[in-house]
Amino acid sequence: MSGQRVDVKVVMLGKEYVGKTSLVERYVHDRFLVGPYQNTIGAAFVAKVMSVGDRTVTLGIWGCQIYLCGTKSDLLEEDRRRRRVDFHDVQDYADNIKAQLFETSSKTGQSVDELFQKVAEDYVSVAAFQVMTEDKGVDLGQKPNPYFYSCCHH
Ligand SMILES: Nc1nc2c(ncn2[C@@H]2O[C@H](COP(=O)(O)OP(=O)(O)OP(=O)(O)O)[C@@H](O)[C@H]2O)c(=O)[nH]1
Repeated sequence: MSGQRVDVKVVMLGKEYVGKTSLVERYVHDRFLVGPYQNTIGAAFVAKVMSVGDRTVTLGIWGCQIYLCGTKSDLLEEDRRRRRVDFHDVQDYADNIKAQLFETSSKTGQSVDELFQKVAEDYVSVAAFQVMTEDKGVDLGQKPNPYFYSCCHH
């Protein structure tokens, strides 16, 4: 694989306002945008049209490593009671779905590099990225994919 150009698609999934855009901004531009919150319209992922029985299904496609990411961890430094999701519950859930768990702050940069570094490392360590093909078919019973939650109350 060395020397070969590699393209990886990462899909940011999560409820609105949890901080997906900010996480990308922090990682890509090393900045935290202040100002009024603006909802991101649309999503970036690849869609595939396939057949299930006599139905045509359009399926969003992403690689299937799961990274569970709690956001806004800086708010916990101010007040531990702002934690909305119990860490042990999240850890159990992560273990259950075989996801890797990170708690990040786009404000301070905490664990942001580590998250994306791990994504890249995992990719490199896997011989071939799992890409769905028509030949292979798709397991529609698969677990959900990369997931973001906000660990804090506002
Ligand atoms: N304190 C704190 N606030 C954050 C952090 N990350 C994001 N925010 C704030 O949370 C709000 C939502 O952040 P966005 O990054 O726009 O959230 P999003 O998940 O992309 O939202 P949608 O576009 O609706 O999907 C903004 O007001 C951010 O300033 C963080 O790490 N710490």
